[in-house]
This record gives sequence, C-alpha cells and structure tokens, in this order.
Amino acid sequence: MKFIDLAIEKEITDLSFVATVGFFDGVHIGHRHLIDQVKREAERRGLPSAVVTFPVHPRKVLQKDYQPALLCGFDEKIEQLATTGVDYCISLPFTVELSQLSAKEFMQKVLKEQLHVDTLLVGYDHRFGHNREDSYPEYNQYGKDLGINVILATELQFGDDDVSSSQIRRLLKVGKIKEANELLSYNYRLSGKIVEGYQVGRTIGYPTANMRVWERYKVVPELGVYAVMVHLRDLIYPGMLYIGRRPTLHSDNEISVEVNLFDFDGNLYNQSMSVEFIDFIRTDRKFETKEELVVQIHQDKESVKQRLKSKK
Ligand SMILES: Cc1cc2nc3c(=O)[nH]c(=O)nc-3n(C[C@H](O)[C@H](O)[C@H](O)COP(=O)(O)O)c2cc1C
Ligand SMILES: Nc1ncnc2c1ncn2[C@@H]1O[C@H](COP(=O)(O)OP(=O)(O)O)[C@@H](O)[C@H]1O
Repeated sequence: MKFIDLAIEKEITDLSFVATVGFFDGVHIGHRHLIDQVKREAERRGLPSAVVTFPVHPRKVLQKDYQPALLCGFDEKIEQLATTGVDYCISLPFTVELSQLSAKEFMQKVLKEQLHVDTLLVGYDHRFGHNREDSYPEYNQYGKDLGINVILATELQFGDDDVSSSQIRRLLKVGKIKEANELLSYNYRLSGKIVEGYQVGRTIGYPTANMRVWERYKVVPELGVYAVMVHLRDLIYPGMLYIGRRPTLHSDNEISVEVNLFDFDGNLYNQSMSVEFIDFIRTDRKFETKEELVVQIHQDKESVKQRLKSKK
C-alpha cells in the first residue's frame, strides 16, 4: 500500500482512482467489506484502489474539547489498512474549511480536482458534506454532473450484531473482548511505557509491569482481568492483565493498567510494550485481605492459561 499525504501533495496529477472516503476507526470487518468492493471495482476498471481518510477525527477539528474514545490511532489505522490489500491510503487533513463544503463542492474540489477520482464507492449508510444534508441519490446526481461514477456499497451481514465502530467500543466497555475482536478481525491492543508503581506486586508473588498508555484517546476496556499476549522487544509473552483501581491494596482510586508476564523475570522499567487482549476473565473486586486477593490471582492465572491454550 502506498501512502499519500495531501497536507504535502496538493494534487495528484498522474493517477485516477476507484476510491472510498471515511474515518474508518478500527478498520473493522464492515470497513473491510466496503474496501473489498472498492478493490473489485478498481480491478474491473484497471485503476488503482484508494481509501481516503482523515488523520484526526472530524469532530475533534470542529470541537477542540471533543475527546472521542477511539479504536485506533492513525499509525495503527494505516497498519490495518495495509492488511486489506488496497493500493493507496490518501490522508486528507480535515479542516474547518473542508467541513463547510457541501457534498457537491467536496466531490468537485477534492475528489475530482485534487484526486481525480474516477469512481466513488459510498458506504451503505455513509453521509458526507456540510451538515450531512445529502445522501446517496444526491451523490449519484452530483457524480453525473461532475463525471464521477458513484456506486452504493452493500452492507455486511454478520449475525445479529450491528457491525460499527460504536458497537465495538460498546463491546469493549463491557468486557466483551472476543466479540469485539471478531468484529475487528484482529485483537484489540493498547500500548505504552512501563513505569514504576508502588512495588507491592513483587511482594505478593505477582510483579506487574504498570503501563502508562500512550494512546490516551483509545477505549479502555471494562475494569477487570484479561488474558493477553504481550509484545516486548520483538518477543511475545502470554500474561494476565489487570485494569482497575486496586481497591484492595491502594486507596488512590486511580485506574492502573498492569500486566504480569508468565515465565518472565527481569527489569522492565522504561521499556515500551503492546498488549493484545484475548479474553475477559472477571471484573475488578475489592477483597477483605491481601491473602484473599492472592488466592484469587492464583485462580486468575489458571483461568488465563486455559483460555490462552484453547486459542492455540
Ligand atoms: C491478575 C491480577 C488481578 C488483580 N485483581 C485485583 C482485584 O480484583 N482487586 C484489587 O484490588 N487488585 C487486584 N490486583 C492488583 C493488585 O492490587 C496490584 O497488582 C497490586 O496493587 C500491585 O501494585 P503495584 O504494581 O503498584 O505494586 C490484581 C493484579 C493482578 C496481576
Ligand atoms: N513476570 C513479570 N511480569 C511483570 N513484571 C515483571 C516480571 N518480572 C519482573 N518484573 C519487573 O518488576 C516490576 C513490577 O514489580 P512490582 O513490584 O509490581 O513493582 P511496580 O509497583 O513498580 O510495578 C515490573 O515493572 C518489571 O520491571
């Protein structure tokens, strides 16, 4: 996949595309279904396929204090888009000026004049242009006026689940990791730097690498214990992750994200790690004593091992 940044290149003169436009948070199976249709149409027409996307959430541009909880950052989105086999990812900076273009002006000024889009695939429920006033029938008419073929993409049918980024965010927030991963088509991840905690973990036999999450804007799954795979210095370790307020041992009430790596011993401070969520084990709890917490963590370890084994 080639990457074109329209903040740098103002116009693409030597190419014409079969394209689709969107924010594509998470690059989930619904997005992939749409991109497959773009690829097929591109092949039929002998043209390159392209996904046009925004580096920053359009709402954040219009509303500075809006902090959406997202499924991925821009780098991760590009990484996932590359797995779809689309030929080009075109990054279009979303600006206040852009937000004021009507759908027809957007199609003319950006899709036609800047990008030379030959064919536009419109997601089955996708709306664009100022105030999202128009929809597919109008886009189709504008396309005829401007010389762009406009095709309405089909919706992906997937059981009873609604496949959307907001549905996946909801699933993560209630700990439905397996369901969320299935809709994403890959395992949800958080990454960060390993920082110092209260150094109690080692005294109870379970040292935990406390993670300062880089991506402050990402969805934090339900508080509790998870089976995870940890990526650290090009190696992958199985482990158990805890997200919670540590009510049994601490009273600072802050949410901590920490991982105990299985079969690992060493100093991890200041390293970066990335954690793949595999399964949800249980919710966060306050125990009466430290001993009861330790008994529970032993059981968590057994549960996590079972779940990770059944994934193999
Ligand atoms: C698998 C696992 C499950 C945990 N579950 C809980 C829990 O349910 N309630 C709780 O108060 N603390 C729980 N803890 C968190 C411990 O309180 C935490 O690891 C301990 O406070 C050590 O903190 P430190 O890393 O800052 O030293 C859990 C830790 C692990 C590794
Ligand atoms: N198996 C392991 N899993 C996680 N961290 C480990 C492990 N073995 C050693 N460590 C190290 O121990 C630290 C965690 O010990 P802990 O007592 O919980 O201290 P802290 O409160 O600073 O996290 C980790 O940051 C890491 O450097």
